[in-house]
Amino acid sequence: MSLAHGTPEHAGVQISNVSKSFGAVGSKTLVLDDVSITIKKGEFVSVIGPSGCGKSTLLKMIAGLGEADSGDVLVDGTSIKTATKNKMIGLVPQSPALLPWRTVLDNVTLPMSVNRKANAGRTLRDPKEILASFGLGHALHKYPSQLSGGMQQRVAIARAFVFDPSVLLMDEPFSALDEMNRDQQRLGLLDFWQSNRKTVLFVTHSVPEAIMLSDRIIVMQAHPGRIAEVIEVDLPRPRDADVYATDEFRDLEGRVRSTLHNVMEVARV
Ligand SMILES: Nc1ncnc2c1ncn2[C@@H]1O[C@H](COP(=O)(O)OP(=O)(O)OP(=O)(O)O)[C@@H](O)[C@H]1O
Repeated sequence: MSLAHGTPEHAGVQISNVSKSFGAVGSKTLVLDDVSITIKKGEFVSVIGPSGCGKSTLLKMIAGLGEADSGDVLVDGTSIKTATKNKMIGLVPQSPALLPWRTVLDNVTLPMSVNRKANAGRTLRDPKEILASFGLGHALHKYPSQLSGGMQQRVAIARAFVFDPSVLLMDEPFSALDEMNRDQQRLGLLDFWQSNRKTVLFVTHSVPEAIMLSDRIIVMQAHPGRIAEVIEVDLPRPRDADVYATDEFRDLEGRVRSTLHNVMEVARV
């Protein structure tokens, strides 16, 4: 029996045969070539691949910030247009983009107050509660300049959660942080995600980060951007820092790195 869109059967993100080119007619560059992937509801999927393989382009398309030339993207069975209108998609960019003259709490409540009419009747999360679960309960009335880079990025993640989106898109949210801080932030995100199982698509350049966080890792290749391999991360959950030292983690790391190596080799030929 075929079920209508919007049923649990279609929950998550469905990317079907998406292609995208940039450039003027006659000198177009194919950036995404027939990309298809389904991310199940509550699944954490990372995308990794060489620079320019189209990771951000794919993410932006799901966020409604760019249109595919062909193919379909659906969120919980609805079009991206409807999904963005209904705030079903949360986006965490590379830089936190906080307003410096607003406190932490005001930065997080801003999206709720900007369009009260459109938000009427929508389930919103308690910003103070979310900030507290990201370890920022003591910083509600501080200004962004009084916070470390890692704390600022946590505010940006908390902000994405206030609308309780069904899908969270993260574009290298920890890339500007040093490795120790980065690890701390990723473990914090993992903790939060483990008790709030959202559908997540997470772009990263870090192999350990992708393994630690994900249920599956999509390895992409460039020119044009395609899915080279999808690697299942069958490490048990909940996960913590001890996972890094396990043989299973190291085996997966070897597998992802060798796939990336092959992808780079193909690009050089
Ligand atoms: N708006 C645009 N106009 C023209 N070309 C674009 C545009 N956006 C992206 N591109 C090109 O598309 C290709 C893929 O870019 P994209 O940012 O998606 O790659 P990426 O995999 O996220 O790269 P990185 O890892 O370096 O962030 C690149 O060659 C880029 O120059």
